[in-house]
This record gives sequence, C-alpha cells and structure tokens, in this order.
Amino acid sequence: MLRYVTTNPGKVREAERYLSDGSVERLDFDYPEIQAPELGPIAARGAREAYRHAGEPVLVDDAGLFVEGLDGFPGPYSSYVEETLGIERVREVAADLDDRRAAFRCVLGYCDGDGFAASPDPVDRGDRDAAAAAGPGGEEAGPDEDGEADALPVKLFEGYAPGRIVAPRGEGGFGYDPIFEHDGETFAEMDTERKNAVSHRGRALEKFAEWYADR
Ligand SMILES: O=c1[nH]c(=O)c2ncn([C@@H]3O[C@H](COP(=O)(O)OP(=O)(O)OP(=O)(O)O)[C@@H](O)[C@H]3O)c2[nH]1
Repeated sequence: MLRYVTTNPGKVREAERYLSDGSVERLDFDYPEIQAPELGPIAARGAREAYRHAGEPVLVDDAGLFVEGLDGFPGPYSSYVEETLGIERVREVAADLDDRRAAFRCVLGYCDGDGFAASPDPVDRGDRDAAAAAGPGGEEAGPDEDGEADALPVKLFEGYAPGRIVAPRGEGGFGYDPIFEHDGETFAEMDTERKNAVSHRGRALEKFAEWYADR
C-alpha cells in the first residue's frame, strides 16, 4: 500500500484522480519540514521522515507559490505565510509590483525504503519547456542534498504552472487559488479536473503515476 502523506485536504482532492486505484491511501501525518530555499530537499527529507513513520512506501507533496517580483517569495514558506499574513495580504503586496508574474511549483517525493531502478528519463527542473519535454521519470535526490548522512533513496517529480497574481476570484480550490490566474482563469474558478490538467500538482502527479505504473 502506498501512502499519500499530507495534512492538506485540498491536495488530497486533487491527487485522488491519479491515485484512486485502491492501492493508495492518505496518511494524515505532519512530518517535520526542514527549512530550505528549494522544494526538492524539503520533499526528500519529508519522504524519508514519512517512510520511517509509516514503514510503508510513501509519497509526500511539497508545494509553494513563487512571485517573480518578490524574488520567489513566499516559495517554500507559502504555508507559513498563508497562515500568518493570509492570501489577501500577499495579493496587496503583489498589487504594488510592476511584475506580478508568479508560478506554482510542486515536488513529490517517493520513498519505499529500499530503493528502485534509476530512471534514464529526462528530469523536469521546473522550467516550462523542460516541463513540456520531460517524460515520466524523476530525479534521484542525492544522499547529501538535504544534509542527511546515510540517507534513504528518494525519487522526486516536479510540476510547474505559470500565472500571475490578481484580485481574488472564484470559490473552488484551496490556499492561494483565488489570487492565482492561469490563462485568464484563477485556479479557484476551475473545477478539479480543469485545474489538474494545467496545475503544478497535476503535472507532477501525472509523471509520478506513469513512473509508478511502469517501475
Ligand atoms: O492555491 C494553492 N493552490 C495549490 O494548488 C497549492 N498547493 C499548495 N498550496 C499552498 O502552498 C503551501 C504548501 O505548503 P506545504 O507543501 O508545506 O503543504 P501543507 O502545509 O499545506 O500540507 P502538508 O502536505 O505539508 O501536510 C500551502 O500554503 C498551500 O495552501 C497551494 N495553494
């Protein structure tokens, strides 16, 4: 049984479509998150912590909103900023910027404790063209990437969605969705199926699901 590890019900709703073959269950476990400027090391360490807790294969999902005009802030701190400032304040800060472009990123970390065949497929580092070109596969997190010695192997899958920060619109989704516009619609104006088709999480999950089925 694979455990999709998250405390966030919004993530689960989106992941269900990709993980609904009966071999996956959600595990509501708040694994300790390291502080790092990138999502990859956070997901890698989280996957190891979650695996040690669960004793079964796990998939963790680390995501964030990166605002261009704020040098990528809140990025890996998105959850903390959402809880403290709130999305309205983020929107207010962004409203004063010339450059309101932003991107959502999601990194999934898979750990099953004993490793897996390394994939020769290209790795999506999050850039839009690379995202379009990259197939399933994912990246092996290096043993020392997050500073942990003797680390368990973790496979990473990244997804990216470009957009811009706008005044809130829409009732759906969760988190920053009402203020993130992609192709003329906010994520909160999209139903789950439409959001999954274009979102950072949908792209990462698609790559993971393809790799997982073929591994
Ligand atoms: O509008 C949004 N649409 C999305 O699709 C999305 N994905 C993530 N987020 C936000 O980014 C932070 C992630 O933080 P995060 O990865 O640490 O997760 P989390 O703390 O919510 O749960 P957990 O999975 O760690 O238990 C949180 O503020 C989330 O609300 C999103 N916001």
